[in-house]
Parts: sequence; structure tokens; C-alpha cells
Amino acid sequence: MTPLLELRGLGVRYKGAVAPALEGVDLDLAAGERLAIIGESGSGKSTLARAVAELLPQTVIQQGTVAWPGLDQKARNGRDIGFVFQDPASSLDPVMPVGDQVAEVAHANLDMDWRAARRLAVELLDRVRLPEPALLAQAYPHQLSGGQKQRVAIAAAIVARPRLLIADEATSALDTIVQAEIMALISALVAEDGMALLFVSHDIALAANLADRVAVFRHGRLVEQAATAELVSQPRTDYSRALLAAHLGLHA
Ligand SMILES: Nc1ncnc2c1ncn2[C@@H]1O[C@H](COP(=O)(O)OP(=O)(O)OP(=O)(O)O)[C@@H](O)[C@H]1O
Repeated sequence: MTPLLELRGLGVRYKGAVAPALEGVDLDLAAGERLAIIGESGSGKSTLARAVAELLPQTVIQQGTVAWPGLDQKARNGRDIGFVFQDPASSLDPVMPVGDQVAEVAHANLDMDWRAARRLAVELLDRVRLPEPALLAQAYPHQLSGGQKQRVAIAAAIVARPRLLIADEATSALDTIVQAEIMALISALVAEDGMALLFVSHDIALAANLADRVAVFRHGRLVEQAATAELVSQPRTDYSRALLAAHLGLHA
């Protein structure tokens, strides 16, 4: 089957860095598939997510290819890719009502006039289960809780019905209960819209709950990829075993 996304020999080196942040990564993502990218801090997870969405600084040296065999055109952020960042406060504009921030993405990517885009934004705020969406659309980010802000960011990410949603540590800045709620929301939205999901996390348990397949990174290299159940029950590398053991240790 034709994958939605195909990475071949992907390498990234930041300007002035001694070691590459990513090296020789070959990875496919099928349409509608949920893939978790896990690994310890600094293993290259965010770099991979940003390379896919072309969000890396211009100064990086990039090798290999990021191809979209499952799309008719070059993937565009906002339209084909929705990106949810770790910190919702920094991904939202502090001086723009949140409804307009969602509407702006619809206006820019769906060839929609502002009136229709604002109406769609309210629908999206409702879809991400925000209370009184028509009223909340007028609010500014500082008037919302962290979890509510992340819901707005998710609404903006999916308003153009992208084929891929990238969540880069999207729940890491939230407390445990809100984290579980946002995870459930992402899971439901991805299923409803048939989006593929690239879920970046350092938390193997979170990833395992959500993903069909897990790709494990270490020092910029893909060390193992497997179906989630297989990775959890029979990890093939010592590193994956260590990640699992560290998680079990925490809960013991
Ligand atoms: N903008 C940047 N400029 C220079 N080096 C960078 C930049 N962003 C990341 N790096 C380096 O690239 C490597 C990979 O970082 P990356 O953020 O992709 O890892 P990560 O696995 O997502 O880590 P974390 O879980 O801590 O976010 C690290 O050594 C990091 O210091």
C-alpha cells in the first residue's frame, strides 16, 4: 500500500553542532496510522516532527528525503499537516481572540471568507469540547486554562482537515488529569477524521496507549520500530527494554 509519508535517509545537523540530531532515518507512515515517536531527551524526536512539517530553521543541513506519496501535492502546514506543540501558550497569539486564530487557519487553507471561517471556528471549538464555544471564541488566550488553550491549538490544527496530525509532546505541560483528557480528545478526533497521527513523547506508556506502532529513537537514530503490543511485550533492543523498565520502575 502507498504510504502517506515516506522518510528516506533523513539526516539533520543544526548549525555549529558537533553531532547530527538525526541520521539515516528510514520511516513510513500509512494513511490513518497512529505512530508514536519515543526516546529520551535529545534523541531527535522533535527534530523529526519539525523536519516532516518543514519547520526546521533555515540554517540546518538536511539530508535524505521527506516524500508524500499519499498526497497529490506537496504537503502544506495547516492544510495537510496539523501541528500541536508542547506549550499552547507560545503557539497562540496573545492579542487575538482564540476563535479568530482557528478561523484564520480555515480562511488561509480552505478558501473560505471570514464569516464562514468564524462559523467553522465555533464548530471546531465545540468539537474539541470547549464549553459555550460561541462565547469562548471571543476570549483571549490568557483567559483560558492550559488545557483549554491546548484544545484551541488542537482545533486550529485540525480545522482544515489535514491528513496528518503531529502532536509534539502536546500533553507534557499539562497536569495528569488534563493530560488524560487531551489524549482522549486527540484519539477521538483522529479516529473521527481518519487522520494519521505522529505522536511524539518521551513517555512510553502514553505512547503505547495511543499508537498502533512505535518508533524508538536514540542519539538521532531509529533503533527499533514495531507494532505497539509487540514492542511492549517483546522489545528487541536493550534500549527499548531500558525505556520500558524505567517506566515500570516509576510505577512500582
Ligand atoms: N534549534 C536548535 N539548534 C541547535 N541544536 C538543536 C536545536 N534543536 C535541537 N537541537 C539539538 O538536537 C538534538 C535533538 O534535539 P530534539 O529536540 O530533536 O530532541 P528530542 O528527542 O525532541 O528532545 P526533548 O524530548 O528534550 O524535546 C539535541 O542534541 C538538541 O540539543
